[in-house]
Amino acid sequence: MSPAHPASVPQHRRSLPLRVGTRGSPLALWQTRDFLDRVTRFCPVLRDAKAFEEHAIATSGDRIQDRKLAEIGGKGLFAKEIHEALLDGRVDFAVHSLKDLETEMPPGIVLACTLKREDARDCLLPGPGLPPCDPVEPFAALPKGAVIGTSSVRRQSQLLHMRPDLQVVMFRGNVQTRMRKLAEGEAAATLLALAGLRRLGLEPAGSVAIDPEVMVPAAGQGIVGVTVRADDTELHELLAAIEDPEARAVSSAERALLAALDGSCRTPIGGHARMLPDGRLRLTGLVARADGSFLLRRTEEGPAADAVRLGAEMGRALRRDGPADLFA
Ligand SMILES: NCc1[nH]cc(CCC(=O)O)c1CC(=O)O
Repeated sequence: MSPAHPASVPQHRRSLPLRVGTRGSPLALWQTRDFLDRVTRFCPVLRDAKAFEEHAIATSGDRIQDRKLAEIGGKGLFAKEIHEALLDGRVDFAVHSLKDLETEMPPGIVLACTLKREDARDCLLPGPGLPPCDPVEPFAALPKGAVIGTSSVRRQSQLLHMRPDLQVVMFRGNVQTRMRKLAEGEAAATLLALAGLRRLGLEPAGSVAIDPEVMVPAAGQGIVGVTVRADDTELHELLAAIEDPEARAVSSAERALLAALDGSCRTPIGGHARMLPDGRLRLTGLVARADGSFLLRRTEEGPAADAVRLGAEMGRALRRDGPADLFA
């Protein structure tokens, strides 16, 4: 695609470097560099090594390691301090894993751009004591009663629904920390987003991607989103130009679903959309009880232009058909 209006990003209109906010984890830094690569490919005037400055920002989600995210307030925790830096003018834009970004941006901040999706699937990683996973029956190799490490209520509920005999223990920390815990035998296996593993070059032998119909991924999983101040039209335009329209469409449906359901951040919620060859969207939504005793899944199709309506309607339908206490 040729640049829409490369002339709209002149170096002389604002002072360089542009400061980009990010979490400090290896995955967040990888995603930030990948994003900056895309920007400079689009806008060669920014190819100068000093055009950008990375600001790694520690978030509450990074600091609090001993409790489930759902208990300490959920999503916004990985973004709060980064939003503050953006609003204070300490950074000019910020790079997020979309699945960690709340569905409603704080006043003054907009999600200006969604980048091409990496694989959205969850991945099952067997620990050193287990044989490689079977791609067709990924969970078959887990012995009865095996301990699985995850802190995601979404992964936990779907796993326990299929295999009520399994036990779940909390696994938090960044991708490397969780893989170390697995190597040290804290659990027989763990579940991680394939996108993070791929980006870090850590896809281990014996691990297997799980079909999104078997384990519905989180809304936005595998997509990177970039935020800017709402009044920064110059950066807003630059970022709109490198947006991936398919990532925008699928994530709009998934995030509208999540927004319509977000009664409690402790509720396990899955949302996954894909673009069909005819350009329509196919959206799967899921709500469940954390212990796996209840699980409700729906799939609908609709025009990509109606992504938000498709997601919002499915969210309302899941809320209507699920037990009332799930959304209390
Ligand atoms: N909540 C942590 C988090 N946020 C984004 C990713 C992976 C990358 C992505 O989904 O885009 C991960 C790790 C994981 O869930 O395994």
